[in-house]
Amino acid sequence: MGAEVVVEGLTKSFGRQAIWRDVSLTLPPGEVSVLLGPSGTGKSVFLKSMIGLLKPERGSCTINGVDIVRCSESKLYETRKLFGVLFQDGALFGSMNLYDNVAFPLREHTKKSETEIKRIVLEKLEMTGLAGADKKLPGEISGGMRKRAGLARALVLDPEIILVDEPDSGLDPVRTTYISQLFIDVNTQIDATFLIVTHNINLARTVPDNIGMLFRKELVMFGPREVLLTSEEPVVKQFLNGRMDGPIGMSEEKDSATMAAEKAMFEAGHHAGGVEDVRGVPPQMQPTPGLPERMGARRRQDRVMRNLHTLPPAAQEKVIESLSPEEQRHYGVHPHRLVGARQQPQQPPQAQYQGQPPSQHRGQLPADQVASMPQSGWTEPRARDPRQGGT
Ligand SMILES: Nc1ncnc2c1ncn2[C@@H]1O[C@H](COP(=O)(O)OP(=O)(O)OP(=O)(O)O)[C@@H](O)[C@H]1O
Repeated sequence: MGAEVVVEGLTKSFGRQAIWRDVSLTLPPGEVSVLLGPSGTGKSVFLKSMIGLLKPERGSCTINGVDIVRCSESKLYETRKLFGVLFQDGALFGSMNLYDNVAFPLREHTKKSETEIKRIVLEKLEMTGLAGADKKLPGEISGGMRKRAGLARALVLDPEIILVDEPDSGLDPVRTTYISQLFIDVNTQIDATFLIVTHNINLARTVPDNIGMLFRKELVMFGPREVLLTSEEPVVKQFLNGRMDGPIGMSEEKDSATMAAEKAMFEAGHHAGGVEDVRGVPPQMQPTPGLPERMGARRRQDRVMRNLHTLPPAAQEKVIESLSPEEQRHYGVHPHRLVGARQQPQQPPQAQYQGQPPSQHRGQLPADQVASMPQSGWTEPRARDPRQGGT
């Protein structure tokens, strides 16, 4: 199972420019999470901070008991081996064919024989749909293939955590869906923890188990996908719909005068952009038929059901609707049986979501259903030692 990543109170600035402050979230082991946010909100800076390429001033990022913000260089070196990173363009060496590109980390960081390297490289090329393309140069293949080759290379050291920066950049919508399917399939096969930074709304709505969003130099939300996808927060709704109408402006947050002037313009009939009303929680993408069950999804289901009472009611409803009748019986819940807002939902000790005003809650689970949530299916993630070797 992939490693858990616990980020607490992380704050980063460059000189006097604050990027984000007090970011706290937990990437659950083996689950797929997406980080959204308008351009320039520091998503790439967040990824770089997670692998210790940038040093936040405050806070911690703990992986297998090692805080990579404060640890020694040698610990950082060891902990970095847990990561596989897929950069926007695949970051391939243009003069090397795909085989040598994918073999590169093995030759650099391990003492494996060429026979063993060949076995691993061909396995990862096959896993990413690139069997037979090993002799091609990066310049001879499509952008989608380059990204898949970048993923193959990120997989050769058996990472526990995979960071992906804007996998859709430069790809058409169909190829973006194919690479999304690949992420789900790879997650199924190796059970690594994924964090994907993207602006692609289709991907964000259908791929991850959890979604977070950076805005106004803060993490405005992080939690199960149903929380953000049912959120009434103006910034979330505007982002999902890609409209000009809302708090996100041309470069960052709009000031109140701009907001008021634009509001008048839109009320007078000016097109705010966006062609459809994106709302709701579509079904999540599943592993390609023939692959085994995705264990991250199984663990997430138990985790979310254990904490269901801490979620906003609209999110609770969508979680319950996503369960099969057997699963609803197993967890002792029923769709469409949320009661009115007579009781306030219990607040989690450390809320992993924010921003749902109580007035927008449509109801909550009856107390008897909350009480029947099983605790037994949940396994607390166990810390494990960083690996000593390079494999
Ligand atoms: N090494 C650096 N030194 C100084 N400023 C930096 C550095 N790296 C990033 N920044 C600044 O941090 C801010 C956030 O950049 P970042 O690339 O993380 O945003 P992003 O959310 O990933 O944007 P996009 O969605 O456009 O890729 C930007 O203003 C950028 O100029």
